[in-house]
Amino acid sequence: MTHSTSPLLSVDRVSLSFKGVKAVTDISFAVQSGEICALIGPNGAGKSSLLNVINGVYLPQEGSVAFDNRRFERMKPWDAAHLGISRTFQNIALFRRMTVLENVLTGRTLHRTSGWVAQTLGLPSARRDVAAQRDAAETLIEALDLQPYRDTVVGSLSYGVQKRVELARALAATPRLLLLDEPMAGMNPEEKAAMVDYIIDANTRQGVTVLLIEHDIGVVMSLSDHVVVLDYGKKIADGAPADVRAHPDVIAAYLGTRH
Ligand SMILES: Nc1ncnc2c1ncn2[C@@H]1O[C@H](COP(=O)(O)OP(=O)(O)OP(=O)(O)O)[C@@H](O)[C@H]1O
Repeated sequence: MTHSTSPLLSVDRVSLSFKGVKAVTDISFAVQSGEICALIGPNGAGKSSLLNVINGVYLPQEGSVAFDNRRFERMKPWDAAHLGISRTFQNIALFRRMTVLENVLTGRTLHRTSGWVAQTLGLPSARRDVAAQRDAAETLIEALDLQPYRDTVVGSLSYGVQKRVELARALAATPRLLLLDEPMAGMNPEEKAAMVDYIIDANTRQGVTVLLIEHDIGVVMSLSDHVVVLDYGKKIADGAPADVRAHPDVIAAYLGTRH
């Protein structure tokens, strides 16, 4: 894909610790607009912590995050959502008692143009708004092959389908940057292959820039334009997938021991 000259996301010298335990130390990297970037590393390397810094859940003790040329020393989740940063979670965070359609509709919250009073009164503008949000949700349900489960309560669905619903909800926000925390975890090979296709489709057709955490190196190599490797909270490699895979520190720290 074509890249603009300045990165969409820039993480600059970020350090985060929890009561003296260093989760990430002096991490810098950039994600270009339009790319799929993978963040990899052994368990406890600091990957999820870094995603939580990027979307404002954790405030780093040092460093900053810049998004679309705006620098944030104190990014808040609200800022991140309004800037167009959307995410999924390692442990699925859906409304288990709501249907697939209802869950995907929650991703449209920031796009609603009418309040509950207008909707309760059934004003024409509110009816148009509700119809527009529903159309957007239905389009995603179709794109992610979720029609068979549209009216099914999420808690009764298989793990793999729930992961897909979570992706649909994140995409419903029409993000510019999508943060995916282990989107393929716990999936069988067919489900993984389908998820890879859905992510590529979101990237190429919707133009969504993707930063994902993934442990399956085969998936990382086939999906990513760019790979950043963490180990014990430090960055040990950053570059094209083939270069990173051949890096001796990466082989020693991660690939060599786990795959
Ligand atoms: N909320 C927290 N409170 C205390 N320590 C934490 C917290 N979150 C993460 N840590 C610690 O920070 C370090 C990095 O954890 P993190 O979950 O970011 O790693 P990870 O690379 O995402 O691991 P995994 O692949 O197992 O999910 C670990 O030592 C972890 O125990």
